[in-house]
Amino acid sequence: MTTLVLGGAGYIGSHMVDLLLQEQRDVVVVDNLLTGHRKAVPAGVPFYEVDIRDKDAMRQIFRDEKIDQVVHFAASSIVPESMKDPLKYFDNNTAGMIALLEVMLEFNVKQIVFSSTAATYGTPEESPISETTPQNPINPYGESKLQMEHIMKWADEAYGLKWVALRYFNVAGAKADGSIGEDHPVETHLVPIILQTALGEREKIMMFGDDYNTPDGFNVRDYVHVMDLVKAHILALDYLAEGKASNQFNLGSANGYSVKQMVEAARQATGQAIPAEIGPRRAGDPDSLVAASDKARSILNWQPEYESVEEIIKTAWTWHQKHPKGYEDR
Ligand SMILES: NC(=O)c1ccc[n+]([C@@H]2O[C@H](COP(=O)([O-])OP(=O)(O)OC[C@H]3O[C@@H](n4cnc5c(N)ncnc54)[C@H](O)[C@@H]3O)[C@@H](O)[C@H]2O)c1
Ligand SMILES: O=c1ccn([C@@H]2O[C@H](COP(=O)(O)OP(=O)(O)O[C@H]3O[C@H](CO)[C@H](O)[C@H](O)[C@H]3O)[C@@H](O)[C@H]2O)c(=O)[nH]1
Repeated sequence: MTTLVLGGAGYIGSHMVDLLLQEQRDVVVVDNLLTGHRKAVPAGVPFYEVDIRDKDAMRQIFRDEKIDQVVHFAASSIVPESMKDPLKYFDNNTAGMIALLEVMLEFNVKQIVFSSTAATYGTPEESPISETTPQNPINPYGESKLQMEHIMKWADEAYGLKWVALRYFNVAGAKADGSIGEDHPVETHLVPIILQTALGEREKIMMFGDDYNTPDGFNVRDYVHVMDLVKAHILALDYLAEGKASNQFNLGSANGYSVKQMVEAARQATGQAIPAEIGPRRAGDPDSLVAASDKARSILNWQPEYESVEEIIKTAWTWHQKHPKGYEDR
């Protein structure tokens, strides 16, 4: 079985490639390096610097590499950017999915595991959020990911494409040895920003809003370790290989932590002071996003190993200490 990893040079994709290699599976990576890093993919892995919307280049890869299954991480994923430039998101994400499925179907490749997001739920009507909670995105990023889920659904009805959509909550942490980790060219995520502050790369962390409808007034999120997350992708690939029906699963820990609790956890995990200030709310942040992920546990038999945010933060800290300026390729 050969797995094609789209976006394999990115944060989550590079951890997926690492785990596939540990499992001695054949891997091929496509990434246009928009936000990814060539150095995040080991030298021996077939790597194509290609945009997934370039159908001719993608056809050539399917022809040469005999792909069996696809894991699709290649997307734009910055919420505030999507508010300013929605068409970029409908082009890269939604149109990217259409181009990809056209090529996959031409080559009779009919199994795909897809990176969806808690952002498809918008401001959820219930907590914890289950897979049947209504999806009402409140930004173009979440909207594009919901469209991508719908496109796969109709492609299953019409052409028998089998898909698993994994709806991630907040992904954090790094491979335990700190050899790969999170390095987005424009960093917006809480954990790397806190740790860059711990390292002195940033002066302080601004906590966006203390007047939310949560126990301490700060936003609550559900943090999942990147290695646990990619394990669920392996289980989803095997689920599809067994010929099972298309499905969707939330991936989170079922535990919510506020921004303030995360800063405190990082102070414990790093032993650093980490200056923090309270700032205004950031547009588009729901009060609280916490996953019910029992479905992934029962159907995929997913068993996350990292149980506390301190442990998650410690692995990210190892990466940031070893690579204070990330991959240093920009
Ligand atoms: N990080 C999170 O907390 C989180 C949460 C929910 C969902 N996701 C989703 O997971 C996926 C991976 O996220 P990440 O944090 O690793 O992001 P990332 O930006 O590090 O990775 C995305 C990778 O895809 C590549 N890419 C983008 N558009 C492409 C295209 N058209 N053709 C080829 N390559 C392309 C980028 O260069 C990058 O290497 C994304 O689809 C994102 O929407 C992430
Ligand atoms: O400098 C910062 C950065 C973030 N935050 C806060 O920290 C929390 C987490 O913010 P992130 O930007 O790390 O993550 P989001 O919850 O906004 O979004 C992430 O998780 C979502 C699902 O929950 C989507 O999938 C999205 O793609 C992914 O970036 C939010 O309350 C945010 O306001 C701060 O207070 N200060």
